[in-house]
Amino acid sequence: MLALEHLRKSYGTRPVLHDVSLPVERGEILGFVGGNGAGKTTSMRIVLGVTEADSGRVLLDGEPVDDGIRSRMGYMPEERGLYDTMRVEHQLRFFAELRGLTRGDARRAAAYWLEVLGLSQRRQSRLQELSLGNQQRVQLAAALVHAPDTLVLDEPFSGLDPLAVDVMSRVLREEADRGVPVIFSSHQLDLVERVCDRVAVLRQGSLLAHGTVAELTDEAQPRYLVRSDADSRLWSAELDSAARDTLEPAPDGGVIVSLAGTPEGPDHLADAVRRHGSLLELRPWRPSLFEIYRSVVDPHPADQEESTA
Ligand SMILES: Nc1ncnc2c1ncn2[C@@H]1O[C@H](COP(=O)(O)OP(=O)(O)OP(=O)(O)O)[C@@H](O)[C@H]1O
Repeated sequence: MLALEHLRKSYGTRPVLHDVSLPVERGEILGFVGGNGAGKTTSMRIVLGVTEADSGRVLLDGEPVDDGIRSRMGYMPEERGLYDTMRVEHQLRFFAELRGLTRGDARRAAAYWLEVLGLSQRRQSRLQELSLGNQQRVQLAAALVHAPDTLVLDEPFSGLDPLAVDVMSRVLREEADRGVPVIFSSHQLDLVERVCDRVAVLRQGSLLAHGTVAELTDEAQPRYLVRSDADSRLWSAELDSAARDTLEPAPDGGVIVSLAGTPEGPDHLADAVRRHGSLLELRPWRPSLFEIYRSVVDPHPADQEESTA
């Protein structure tokens, strides 16, 4: 397990991480989300030893992460870090040998990842001749070429076309399946929801939430989707006022209503709707990761200095 424990960091007098603790199990993909400036890159840089924490520590399987452990990590830094004029295959072989592979193993590993990531045709191109998305694929190949035992990826999906996203997602899952803890940051919440086992939400340097999407859904607040040809103002007037105040339109039509804090259950809701028209659909409403994110991060939007997400 990769464990970030009580990380604190300030730049000058400005605190940017407040006691961030986060476990990433082996075999798990963790999505790291948060608005611009929330502290995702800083946290990952601390894991990689590029930035030093003021306090706290990072452990892999209980061992403090040192240069030896870091040399077995695969990473994709925000500022990337490949050589623009070096040919793609040469670049991958270079990184593999740097990480301790023999010349033959490095050649085989480079060829393998070029094939998996759809770059075989471009292996003799210089990096700068590739599109940004293909450069991104080379970045991922460079992170993977030495069979790392941990993956730390800063926005690996940004700028990728849909097929590359698919390939990247599959590769991350395969890496997790061989026991690698995978942590990546992203602003693409639909993708995070699809790819990740767990999600961590950071806001202004504090961890606000961590868990599976199902765990982050507030189970104590049962919400229901109602589709009906009846006017929602009529049937909602028959509900407890606490429920009436929660009515909101569902993204694909219908109305979402919460019965939390009311003595009413779904049967009462169904009866109220039917008294005014046909009930077409009534089912528990599971929010998307975006909605969960918004409800976690948005309560104090005015406080967010840099967030745009
Ligand atoms: N080298 C630095 N010197 C001073 N402040 C910094 C430095 N690096 C980061 N910061 C500040 O630390 C805070 C966290 O930045 P960080 O890059 O970790 O956020 P992030 O969550 O990765 O954001 P984004 O989604 O925009 O990439 C920001 O307020 C940023 O301005």
